[in-house]
Amino acid sequence: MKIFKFAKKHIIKYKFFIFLFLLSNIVSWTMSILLPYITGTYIDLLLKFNSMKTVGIFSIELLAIGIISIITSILSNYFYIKAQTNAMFDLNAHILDHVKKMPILYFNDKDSTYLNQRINSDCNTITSFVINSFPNIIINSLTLIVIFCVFSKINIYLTLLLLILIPVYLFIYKLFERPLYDYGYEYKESQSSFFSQMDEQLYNIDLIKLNAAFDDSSQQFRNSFLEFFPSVLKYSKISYLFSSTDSMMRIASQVILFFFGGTQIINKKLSIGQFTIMSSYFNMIMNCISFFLNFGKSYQDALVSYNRIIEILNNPKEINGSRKLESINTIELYNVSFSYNNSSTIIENFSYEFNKGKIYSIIGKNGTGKSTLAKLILGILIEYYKGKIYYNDIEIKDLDLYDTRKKIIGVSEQEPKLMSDTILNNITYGLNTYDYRDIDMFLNIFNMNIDNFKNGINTNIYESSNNISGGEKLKFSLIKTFLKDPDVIILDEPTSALDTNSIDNLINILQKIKKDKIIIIITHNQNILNIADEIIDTSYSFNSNSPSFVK
Ligand SMILES: Nc1ncnc2c1ncn2[C@@H]1O[C@H](COP(=O)(O)OP(=O)(O)OP(=O)(O)O)[C@@H](O)[C@H]1O
Repeated sequence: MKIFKFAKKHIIKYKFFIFLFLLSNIVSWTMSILLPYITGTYIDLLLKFNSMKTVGIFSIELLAIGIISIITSILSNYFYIKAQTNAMFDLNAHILDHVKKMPILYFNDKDSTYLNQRINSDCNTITSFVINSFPNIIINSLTLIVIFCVFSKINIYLTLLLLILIPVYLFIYKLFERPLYDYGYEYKESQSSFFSQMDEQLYNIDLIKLNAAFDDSSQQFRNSFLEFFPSVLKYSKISYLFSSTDSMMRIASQVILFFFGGTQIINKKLSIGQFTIMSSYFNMIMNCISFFLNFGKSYQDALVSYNRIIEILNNPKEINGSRKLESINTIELYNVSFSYNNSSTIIENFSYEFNKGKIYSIIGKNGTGKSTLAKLILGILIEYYKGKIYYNDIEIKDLDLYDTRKKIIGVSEQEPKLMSDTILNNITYGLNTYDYRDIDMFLNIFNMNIDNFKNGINTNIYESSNNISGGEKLKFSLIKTFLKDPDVIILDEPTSALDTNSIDNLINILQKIKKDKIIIIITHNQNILNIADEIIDTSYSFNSNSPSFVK
């Protein structure tokens, strides 16, 4: 089965806990299978001998069975949680590792909450299905075999009657198989979208408050619920119909058992004790058959999740070569053309060379491709451009760009993002080593009094938090870039939220370090433009054959 094969790698690591889970289930199962037999025998012996000794022995047996059952079910639960939670995390991490390396434009029309919810819920369904299936199939099959053996010893006609139920149940399952899958898929998809809408309600709290858009936001939430609700109804209806059919089958079978069983007792072919044993075992058999029927439903559920995961994993990872670089002296773009998703061309036949020791400024009207140029240089859009991009005469498609970006390129984005972590961990994010003295130095250079934060540098901050200003966010991003001390520095609008004194300090740093670096700055700030060695104007350079630099 493909689901088992797929999940095996992540689940097998926890085989010890799965084995203990199975073992405790088998012990608990043995107790439950013994109980009806002991009860039936007790009734017959009591009717026959009427002795207190029998009462004492059976009471002790019952107590022992009860205690063992409770202990094993606690243990079974504990081992299950250990195995399932770990396996689920493992699978989740594996999928996320893949997703993080998929080409950037995949995320254009994907909402991160939707994706996360989808991956998380599918990993949960798959791992619990696989881990539960294994012991459950064993135990329910054993139950069927053991009980059929006991039944055939007691009364062969009732046994045959029960055997007829199996094909009837199979027929019912076949009838529901397709709708369960289809409605299950639809339900999971709309659930993921609904949660993404729900997340937006508080994620954009600033936007809602500033525009007093409470009604609009509530209406949006209501609309998304109205889209989600029909799929909940459809899926619940089919699930309910499925389980109702199961209940009807149970009642019909019970009536048959009572009718024939009663007749057999009247005809003295069955004792009351034997009938009690058969009746309890009969319930267990119905539970088993119902398990196999529901196993079909769980399988369809797991299949939906499996297919949704495979759909994600079928997206190939982005290109990342193997050659490693120790330093970057030149970056060359040769005849580079680029457009987003085949829409209008943003960059056409653009050639340019960036050299160590110089500061380059990129200017141009909004939307003319300044940030896009930076992303092309960084290799973020590696799948999509035409032409060639070289670092030190090596085409970037041959380079291990993850390694290169990690070690020798530093970027400060136009709208820097924060990790939900401390200030310290945010400004050292992705760095292998750093010196506390450098952190202090840069905090001073950018006039940041870290003591203003509740817990200083260990204060927790996060993307939507209100305890940090736009300028502070930008400064953390700049400090992170300078701490790395990379060969290539790319700053996208670094002055947009900085005070004049901080801009002057930034200019001083840039001039001080430029000798050993390629510095590319997207900006319209005149003071920065004054220190630039070359200026690229994207309003002219990208869509015509006019000279590509101004200064
Ligand atoms: N991920 C994307 N998918 C599709 N189109 C995009 C994407 N990112 C940017 N664009 C479009 O590409 C064009 C260039 O965008 P880019 O961000 O490079 O411009 P910019 O010059 O940096 O703009 P600004 O001065 O406003 O920051 C814009 O029209 C923008 O809408």
